[in-house]
Amino acid sequence: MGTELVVDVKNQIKHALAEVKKKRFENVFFVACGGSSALMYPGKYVIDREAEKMDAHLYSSNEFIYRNHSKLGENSLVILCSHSGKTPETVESAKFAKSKGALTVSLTNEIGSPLAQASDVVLKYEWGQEANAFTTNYSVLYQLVFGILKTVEGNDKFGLIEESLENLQTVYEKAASQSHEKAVKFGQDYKDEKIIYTMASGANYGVAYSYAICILMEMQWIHSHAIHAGEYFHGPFEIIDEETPFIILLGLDETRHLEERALEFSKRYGKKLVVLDAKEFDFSGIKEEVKGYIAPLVLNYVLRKYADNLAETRNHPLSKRRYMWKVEY
Ligand SMILES: O=P(O)(O)OC[C@H]1O[C@](O)(CO)[C@@H](O)[C@@H]1O
Repeated sequence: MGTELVVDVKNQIKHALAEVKKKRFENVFFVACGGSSALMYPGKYVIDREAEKMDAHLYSSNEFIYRNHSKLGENSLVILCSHSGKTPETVESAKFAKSKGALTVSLTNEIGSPLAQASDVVLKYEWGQEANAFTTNYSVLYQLVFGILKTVEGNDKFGLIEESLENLQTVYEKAASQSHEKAVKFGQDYKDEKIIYTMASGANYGVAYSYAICILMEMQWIHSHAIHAGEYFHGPFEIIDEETPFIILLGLDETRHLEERALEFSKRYGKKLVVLDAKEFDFSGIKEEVKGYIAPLVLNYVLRKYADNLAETRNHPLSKRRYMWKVEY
């Protein structure tokens, strides 16, 4: 890698896995809110596909506490994420999980934050344009998840994912430059839309989810809803027409057929379709066995460029809020 790595991810993961090795885990809970929650979706997908014994569960932080899952206990590993490390319900979730005897491992950008203090193990990730993909949130989460699979069950894909993640920055840069014109056009063509839906399935669903709730609703105040491609034919497809915009993601995982089927139907009745297909990107350096898991990361990276352009043409910065962090909630 060309860039110097600020965060020593490999050492952090080594330390986390040493803690994991001390106990016998039967289940993994992914717990977070908003964008940090969306990040966890592909992590659960990986465990669902790869684990022979461990179960994976994913909850929004407050629900995690109030639902009080009957399987949460001494044999649980709870992975939390909060970018700021301050989201109160996520901090409370860490304390709650600990009180149940679970091991808590938190991902955050803020090492001294309340979440970091409340957790058994803390993994700091890098953020922003300058950060190398290997040190960012998705990469750290995947190294942790594949590391847990290796440590607990002897799964052999840890080396493959690590090597692939080391090559991810180049994949990102090529995909972003290849998509540059499309991203600019998206900003121009969709700047006046009042609603934009997003759709995906499998490992990619979390990307559609965060785009709907964080990028479009939170950061652009555009109505949106994330539709699971498998659910499309069970209600949402009634809404498609020539005027209604849909962002449709196609990944490389086992559920791609669902996304393709939804796209085919949408093409028959819709006109405003923004399609991002991971097959069109150059995945050189990514191991064949993990391409399906890496696709959402690349789609997410490219979609962020689409968001930058939309924010610019709408003259509505992605940082603009009216309620979040401003009023009580
Ligand atoms: O717990 P975190 O990751 O700091 O999240 C705080 C906020 O950031 C977002 O993920 C994106 O702004 C929101 O959805 C969330 O409320």
